[in-house]
Amino acid sequence: MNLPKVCIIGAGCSGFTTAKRLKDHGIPFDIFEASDDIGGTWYYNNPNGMSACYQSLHIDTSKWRLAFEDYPVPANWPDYPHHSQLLQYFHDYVDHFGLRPHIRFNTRVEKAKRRDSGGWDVTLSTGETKHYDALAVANGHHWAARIPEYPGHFDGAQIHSHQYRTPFEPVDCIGKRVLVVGMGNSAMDIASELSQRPMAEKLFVSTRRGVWIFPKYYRGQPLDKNPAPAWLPKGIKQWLGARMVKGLVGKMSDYGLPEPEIGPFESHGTVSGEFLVRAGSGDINMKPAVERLDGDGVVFTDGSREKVDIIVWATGYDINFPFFDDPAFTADSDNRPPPLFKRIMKPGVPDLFYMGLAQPLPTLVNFAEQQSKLVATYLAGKYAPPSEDEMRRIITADEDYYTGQYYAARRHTIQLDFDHYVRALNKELEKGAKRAAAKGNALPVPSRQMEEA
Ligand SMILES: NC(=O)C1=CN([C@@H]2O[C@H](COP(=O)(O)OP(=O)(O)OC[C@H]3O[C@@H](n4cnc5c(N)ncnc54)[C@H](OP(=O)(O)O)[C@@H]3O)[C@@H](O)[C@H]2O)C=CC1
Repeated sequence: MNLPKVCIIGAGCSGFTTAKRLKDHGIPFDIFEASDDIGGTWYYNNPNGMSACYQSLHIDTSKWRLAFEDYPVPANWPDYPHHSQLLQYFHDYVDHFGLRPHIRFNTRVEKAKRRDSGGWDVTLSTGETKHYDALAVANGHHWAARIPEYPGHFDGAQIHSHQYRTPFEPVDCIGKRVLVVGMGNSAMDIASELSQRPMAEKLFVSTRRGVWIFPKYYRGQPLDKNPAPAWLPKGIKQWLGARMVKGLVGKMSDYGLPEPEIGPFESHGTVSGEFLVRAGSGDINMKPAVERLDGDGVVFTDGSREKVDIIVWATGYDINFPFFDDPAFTADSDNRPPPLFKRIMKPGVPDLFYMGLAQPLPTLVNFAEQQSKLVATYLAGKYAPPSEDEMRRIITADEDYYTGQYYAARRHTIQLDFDHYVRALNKELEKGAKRAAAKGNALPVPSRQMEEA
C-alpha cells in the first residue's frame, strides 16, 4: 500500500519515538531538526538554543517510569539519571532503530501551511519548500521562556531559568544576593544549588502561593516507582497520594514555607529531595510575590525589601509553534493549545498530529511513544477515530478529568495523568481498530507522490 509521507518537526524524544513507530508500520517520513544533533531539551548547551538543561540537572522522574517500552534503560543507571545519561540513552535508541539517516540536522522548519485540499507545505531554513501528506509537530514546550513584567526597574542582572547553566554561567552568582522567582521544579533545583554556602551570599525564593514539595524517595524507593493502579478513581487516588505526601513531609510552614491553600495534587508536582532541607537549614529565605523592582533591590507584597544582585526568573514556559501562521493551530493568549482529541488530533484536520504536547505526570520522556501508536495505526488505516462530534465530547470529558483539579494558571493548561491516559488510549485503539476494519481499513490521509512545491 502507498502510505502517506509524514514530516516530523523536531528530533527530541517526542519526535524520534514517533519516527520509530512510523518506521515500524512502513510509513515514510522525514524529521527536521534545527540543531546539529538529537535530544532537544536534554541536549545540554544545545546550539539551537532550546535546551533548558543546567549542568547539575538530574531528571526528577525515576528510571523506572521514563524507559521507552521497547528499549530498556541501562541496568547500571541510578534511580534519577543525570541529563547526560538520558541523552546517551536517546542516542542509543536512535541508532539502534536506525532513525538517524531520516533526520535532517541544522534544518529548521520555518513555515508549515496546510493546503485547502489537505497536505502540508513545509518551508525549511534552507529555503526549500517540501510537500507532505501529514505533519507531526514535536517541537517541545520547554523553550519559550515566560518572564513576567513588574513595575519599576532593576539595576542588577536578570536571567530566565532557561539560560541558567551553572552558578557561574551565564552570570557569576558566587557571593551575590540572588532571588529565584517561582516554585516549580526549575526553581527547586536552581535555588537548592545556589543556596549552598559557598555559592550565593544570600538566596531568596519568591512565590505567589504555597505549594507542596514532594520528596524523591519513600522507604528507600523512588516515590513514583509504585504508582496507584490506573483504574483507581481519581478522587481516591488523590486522597491516598495526598495523605502519603503530607505524612512524609509534614507541614510546609515547618520549613518556613507558606502553607499551601491547595492540596498536593492541585498543582503540577514540585519534587525535590533538597529544597526543604536547605530551607529548614536557613539557607533558603522565602519571600512572598514580587510587588515591584526597585533599583538595587526588590519590594515584595508584604512590604519588605531585599537588596538583590541577580534575579533568576524560574517562571516557566509558553507553548509556541513559530512555524504556524494560522491561529487555529497555535496556543491562545491563556496558553491553551487548540482542543485536541487524545491531545493529538484536532477534529476536522485529519493530517496534523501534536506529539508530546502535555505535562504528563510522572514524565514527558516516553509519552509520545504511547501517542505514536494512535498516529501510526491511523495513518496505516488500522485505526479510525470516532466522529468529530464524539471526538469533541471526549476532549471535553478528558480535559475535565486531567486538568479540572488544578488551579487556573498558564502552567496548568496541558496537565495529564500518564497512567490513566495510557489505559484509556489502549481502549480507544481497540475501538478504533474495529471502526477501521468496518471501513475496510481505508487510508484516511491520501498518499500523494511527494513533490517539491
Ligand atoms: N529535574 C527535573 O526533572 C526538572 C523538571 N522540570 C520540568 O520542566 C517543566 C517546567 O518547569 P519550571 O521551569 O519550573 O516551570 P513551571 O511552569 O512548572 O513553574 C513556574 C513557576 O513560576 C511561577 N510563576 C509563573 N508566572 C509567574 C509570575 N508572573 N509571577 C510569579 N511567579 C510566577 C509559577 O507559579 P504559579 O503556579 O503561581 O503560576 C510556578 O511556581 C515542568 O514540567 C517541570 O516539572 C523543570 C526543572 C527540573
